[in-house]
Amino acid sequence: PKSQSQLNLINCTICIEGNIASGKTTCLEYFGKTSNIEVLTEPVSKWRNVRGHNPLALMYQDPERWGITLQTYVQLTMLDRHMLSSPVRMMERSIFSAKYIFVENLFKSGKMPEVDYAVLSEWFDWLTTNISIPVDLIVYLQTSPQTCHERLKQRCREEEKVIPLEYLESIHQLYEDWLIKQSSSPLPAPVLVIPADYDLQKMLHQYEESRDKILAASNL
Ligand SMILES: Nc1ncnc2c1ncn2[C@@H]1O[C@H](COP(=O)(O)OP(=O)(O)O)[C@@H](O)[C@H]1O
Ligand SMILES: O=c1ccn([C@H]2C[C@H](O)[C@@H](COP(=O)(O)O)O2)c(=O)[nH]1
Repeated sequence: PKSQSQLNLINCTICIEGNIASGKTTCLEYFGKTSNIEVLTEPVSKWRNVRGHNPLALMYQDPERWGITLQTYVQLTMLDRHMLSSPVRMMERSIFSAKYIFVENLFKSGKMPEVDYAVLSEWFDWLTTNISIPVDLIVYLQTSPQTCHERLKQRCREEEKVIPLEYLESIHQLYEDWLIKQSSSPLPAPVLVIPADYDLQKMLHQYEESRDKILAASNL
């Protein structure tokens, strides 16, 4: 027979959100190793290779031209992630942050034509109106843009070498407005904030301390 805590975890989706290189994958790997949760990392490898093309690299090279191409594919692949059926899963980002953070950033910075933004928004509104995409908890790894810049350089993903600190500052501000001020876009779930500027050891300690709150998500 299942224990109460196992019963509580049925059909629960936890999304790990945060700036680029804030430590989301590292957090997911930790919970993947230390619990029975199914972990779904972001489909970045797909964004770097769709039938031999690299829309992530194209977007960083020329956002005005390729932003919509990348974000259309991100939206599809994130929807696919949300549709995978597993009782308890922790996923990296969401279809919501793709729209509320990255599409919004391209548009607000003048790097996405209004017509591209309108088409993406129509797609997003249709999908979220007609398809149930439940999220039970958002875990926000809150970092300073400077920390992410350091970690980004250390990770050294080829496509991301062109990312300046200002880009991370814009993404940071959008995350803060969405998840802390709660003033920009709708929240699909309650938010648990984990300060994430600390070294790896301290972060693992933070994750341990938050484990019960995270795993109780389906009770919220
Ligand atoms: N707490 C930490 N302190 C220092 N470096 C970290 C920490 N967490 C992750 N890193 C490193 O920073 C880089 C980005 O981390 P990652 O987990 O890939 O972030 P994300 O998935 O959010 O982009 C990786 O090289 C990772 O090893
Ligand atoms: O909607 C999105 C989501 C992500 N990206 C970019 C940002 C980064 O370069 C990668 C994802 O990296 P993480 O290290 O997992 O943050 O993809 C985007 O442009 N649009």
